[in-house]
Amino acid sequence: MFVKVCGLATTADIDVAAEAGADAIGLVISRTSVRGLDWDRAVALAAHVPSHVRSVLVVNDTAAADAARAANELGVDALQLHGTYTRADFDEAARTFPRLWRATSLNEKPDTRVGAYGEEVLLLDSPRAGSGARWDLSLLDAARPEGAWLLAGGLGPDNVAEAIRQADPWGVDVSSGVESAPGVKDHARIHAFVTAARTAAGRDHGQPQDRGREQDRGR
Ligand SMILES: O=C(O)c1ccccc1NCC(=O)[C@H](O)[C@H](O)COP(=O)(O)O
Repeated sequence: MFVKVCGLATTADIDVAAEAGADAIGLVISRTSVRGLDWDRAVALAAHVPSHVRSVLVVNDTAAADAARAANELGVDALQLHGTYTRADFDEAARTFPRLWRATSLNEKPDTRVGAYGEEVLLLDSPRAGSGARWDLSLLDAARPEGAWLLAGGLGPDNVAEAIRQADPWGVDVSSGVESAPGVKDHARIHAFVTAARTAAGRDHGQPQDRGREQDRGR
């Protein structure tokens, strides 16, 4: 079970996520998010992420080409284009930075094939990213992706196990559910979330490039 903790704001948040065993952390650059980092802080935080943890730049209101340049400059491992980016946006970003993650909501009736836009990971979220809102997981019954897809939206230490049982994702992603206040990460909750996700999954995780092999193994 791949675990990403998103919206980190301090080096201590990164240290705790890494110590807890998170596979990836998200750094948000957004004018509309309480978790939006200014450039200098994003540079400092990206440089602080240990090499065994994937760093993901998350954007929702930056032009794809600009976001790709920013991902290169930050030296992150992946760029999560979150929301209304088109296939053309992905193609444009990929020319500069190919390691793309696509985040969308089933409400948008997206293409749920992992890789449909050239992405290595697909993230299915609530329609309001980073809001802590849950969504109807039964929608997955008609549109469950295969491969490297992350479940997000209103997850937390207390509900992630049940969500994993219902959705059977390749990984999970959390932000609000491990906070004590909007934008303020709660370190004990980060530990509790990673532990709960791993315990529920009862198996080790893969990496995005392993997704074919994961499927071969029947996960
Ligand atoms: O977290 C944000 O504030 C955010 C803002 C704009 C675009 C994306 C954002 N977050 C992306 C994530 O991957 C979140 O972890 C995901 O939306 C789940 O959030 P939550 O429901 O708060 O756990």
